[in-house]
Amino acid sequence: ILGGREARPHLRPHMASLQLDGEHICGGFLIAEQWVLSAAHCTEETDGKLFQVLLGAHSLTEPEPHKRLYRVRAQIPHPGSNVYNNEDDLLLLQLEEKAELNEHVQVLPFQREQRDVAAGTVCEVAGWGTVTHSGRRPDRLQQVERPVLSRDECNHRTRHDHSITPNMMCTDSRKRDTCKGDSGGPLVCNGVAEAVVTAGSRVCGNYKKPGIYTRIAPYAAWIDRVMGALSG
Ligand SMILES: NCc1cccc(NC(=O)c2cccc3[nH]c(C(N)=O)cc23)c1
Repeated sequence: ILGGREARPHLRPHMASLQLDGEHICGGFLIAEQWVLSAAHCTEETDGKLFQVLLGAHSLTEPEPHKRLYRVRAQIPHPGSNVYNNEDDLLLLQLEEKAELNEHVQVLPFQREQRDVAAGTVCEVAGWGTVTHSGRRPDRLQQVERPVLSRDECNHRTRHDHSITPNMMCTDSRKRDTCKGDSGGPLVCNGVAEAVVTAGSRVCGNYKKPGIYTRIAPYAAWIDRVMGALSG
């Protein structure tokens, strides 16, 4: 997160850190006791290895009550996700067991209504992604508020040049923005997860390249189908 600040500890008990060999790779969030939603692009450099999912954390390194690392039973990228664009950039992770819910570990409901978030709505995004252009990684969860940019604005040829589909949405990226390692985290508007951070053009903090997110409502049926098929 560029231009944000340290989050109030444990005010986002849905937040997950997707890790490989103890290293934070991507964000994610708990959508059910045994399921985390993240971004498919997060598996690009994992060489087929399964993530481990850290829940209940504020600091990535300090011991904290209720902080727990879960193994993953299955990782299901959306079938439409690919390495060439940001389409269908969602990843479902089934934990080896149900997460133990408490005041530091909670499920976050996601938007199921198909209506766009109004441009100008101020939403918030949190993550352990880089906090400087030189790539400094924070130990503690960061957050930032960002206004939603209309799809038309975002699709302007000097911005994302008509690559933003109805299944995506954008936020203003002037100075304050998501960055490397924030992918997979939720964009929360009025307490509901509306979308998932995608790396998009991989640029951070440049107002010409607004932050891009995968809207969740268009994928509610896929999410329910996968969770239902692999339950039990
Ligand atoms: N704001 C949009 C946004 C949201 C989430 C992730 C990112 N970016 C990256 O995942 C990324 C990946 C690889 C090299 C990179 N270098 C940089 C950089 N130096 O800015 C970013 C990256 C950008």
